[in-house]
Amino acid sequence: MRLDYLSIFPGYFDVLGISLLGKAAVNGLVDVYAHDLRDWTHDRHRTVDDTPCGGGAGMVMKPDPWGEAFDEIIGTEPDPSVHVVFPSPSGEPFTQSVAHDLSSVERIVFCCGRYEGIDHRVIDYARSMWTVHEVSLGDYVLNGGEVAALAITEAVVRLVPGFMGNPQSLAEESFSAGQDGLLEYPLFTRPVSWRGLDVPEVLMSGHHGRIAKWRRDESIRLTRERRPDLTDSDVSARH
Ligand SMILES: Oc1ccccc1-c1ccno1
Repeated sequence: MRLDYLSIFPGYFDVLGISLLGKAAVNGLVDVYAHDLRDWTHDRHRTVDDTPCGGGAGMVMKPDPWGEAFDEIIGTEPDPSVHVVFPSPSGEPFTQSVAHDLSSVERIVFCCGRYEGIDHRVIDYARSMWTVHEVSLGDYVLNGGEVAALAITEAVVRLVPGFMGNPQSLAEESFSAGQDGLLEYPLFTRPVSWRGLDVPEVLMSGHHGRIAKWRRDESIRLTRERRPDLTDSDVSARH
């Protein structure tokens, strides 16, 4: 998997050389390339923004640098196998399902907007050429797309076959198919008693059936309490 990042702050992506993502890069599972959008400007100030047409506060990212960067980094021919991700507060929700879908693609290009956003024609052009995902991490506002791109990267790359040492652990995580899309149950380890707080007895019983039922019940309880939006009527009935 090749990952490209287009940003006016490419240094954000230096962190991808650390920990598990660094290991994936070393193992050849992912190749990471960060690009400075200003490298595709031609004026002395390396300008990437301008005032919004129609008025309004702030500045908008000009289309020209993006187009020239696309030409050089991706190419000038349409290729639906290239996935271009625009993190955006107005995007569709980024979910574990979207992460799973992206984990099987060969190439992802992250376009990190700043200021008030990117000229919409950049997104429209990208849609005419590649497979585009405008995605939001949640209902809040960041200063730019870089942090969102890092979060999406981690969610996607950890699902790439061969990345996680123990793929079984993926099956038991929140939102995973193995969990029926429910939240993960509470986790415990030794010591059995800690500051007057004990591990639930059932987890020390060695009775696998009871342990499995306790974990399922806890997942259902937590999901109903914290994320009723994840428990549709069918899921509730099944639970
Ligand atoms: O708030 C943003 C600004 C730029 C790019 C992305 C975001 C965002 C907010 C939530 N998810 O993505």
